[in-house]
Amino acid sequence: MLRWLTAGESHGPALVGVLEGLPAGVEVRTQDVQDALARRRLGYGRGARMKFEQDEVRLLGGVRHGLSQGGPIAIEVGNTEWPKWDEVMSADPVADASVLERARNAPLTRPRPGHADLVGMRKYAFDDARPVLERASARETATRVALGTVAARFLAQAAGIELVAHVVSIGPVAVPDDAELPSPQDIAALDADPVRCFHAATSAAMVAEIDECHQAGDTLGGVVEVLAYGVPSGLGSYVHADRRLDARLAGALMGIQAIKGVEVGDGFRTAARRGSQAHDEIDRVDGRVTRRSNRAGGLEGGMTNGEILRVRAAMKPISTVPRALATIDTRTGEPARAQHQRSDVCAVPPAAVVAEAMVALVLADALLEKTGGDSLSEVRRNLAAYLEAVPDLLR
Ligand SMILES: Cc1cc2nc3c(=O)[nH]c(=O)nc-3n(C[C@H](O)[C@H](O)[C@H](O)COP(=O)(O)O)c2cc1C
Ligand SMILES: C=C(O[C@@H]1CC(C(=O)O)=C[C@@H](OP(=O)(O)O)[C@H]1O)C(=O)O
Repeated sequence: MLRWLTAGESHGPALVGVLEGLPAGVEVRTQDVQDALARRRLGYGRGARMKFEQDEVRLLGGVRHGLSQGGPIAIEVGNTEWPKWDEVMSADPVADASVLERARNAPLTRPRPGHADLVGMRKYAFDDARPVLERASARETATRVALGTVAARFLAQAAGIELVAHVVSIGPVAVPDDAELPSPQDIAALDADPVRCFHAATSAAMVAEIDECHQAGDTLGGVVEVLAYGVPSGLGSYVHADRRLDARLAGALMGIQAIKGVEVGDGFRTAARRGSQAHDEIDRVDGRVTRRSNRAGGLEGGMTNGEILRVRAAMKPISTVPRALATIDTRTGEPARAQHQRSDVCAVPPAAVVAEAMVALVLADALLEKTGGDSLSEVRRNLAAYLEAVPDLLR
């Protein structure tokens, strides 16, 4: 079983992630994590913070000389913004109480509709939204991407599984349904695209939409898609609800800040079709079982079926709207405009990178569940033995 946890606040000194259950012998380098975090920082429409903050990565435990050791892997992602926030976010009480009078420390009492502020204050008994937004913030997804990178390294080395994440819509601008899917060879092109979109004309229209929205003082959401190539058939199970891989992927994707919908394969579009147009007919070509389409997105009965795994996640527009929305001031109960200092206009491209990390973590867990194994070589042996035992007529 693969387990993970993250800790840390958006403006604290660092975020920390721990991944437990990874076999020994997986090649992982600090640079792998650094590269993945650099990809998470890309994306047209992000706010000022992404321009000046660096992600400082340290592998604190579980990796020696570039190889996982079988123990928990701990990764620190330092917030380089921290020096500006050391008083506001000090773990210990600040000696000089007058610093709390300064502007940056002022209590946040105008909760943003759509963010966690109001309910978080109510639930945790705060009279200031600061502690709520510090932990609710998607800054935390930097640690998920760090842990997901390790999971992805494992998937590639154990089973040759490769993941690709791209943006399929921003606001009303969407990639055509019949557009070509990006493959692992296209990752550099996706990284180079301002909105991580594989369809050039749509990408340009997305950038224009972000510009227009920015000028209007507004924000945007969109839809991302994660593809997994080379996934062996038989991960997950139909035997119980919580073992269904589609349910586990949906839960993991919904756990990302601002994700409000998940689609497996053609998902909601399938609901509008007749059965004859909704499923993937089975054939036998050159002695191998094949499919005539992949509408199911590589998942049937809660299990991978050997086709490309394809899942989508819908992100709502950023809730810190520059043309601030109506709220109340929680000190007085009087009408007010929601707090706004700075924010992303659109964070759909980084959300794709985060979604990829979440899929990597779920798939790594499912692969280990199928194969067991304490070392990479044992996982490979067990996987090969399972695949070898599949009868010829089912292959
Ligand atoms: C990569 C990423 C960046 C985000 N950036 C912002 C932001 O700059 N401002 C903001 O208000 N929300 C941002 N969000 C969304 C909030 O974190 C999220 O809406 C909030 O935590 C409330 O959770 P909910 O939307 O899931 O209900 C971002 C989300 C992601 C995934
Ligand atoms: C810092 C990141 O995203 C942040 C996510 C976020 C939110 O409310 O979720 C709000 C913004 O934070 P700030 O108000 O400090 O600028 C984003 O910049 C990041 O992704 O690394």
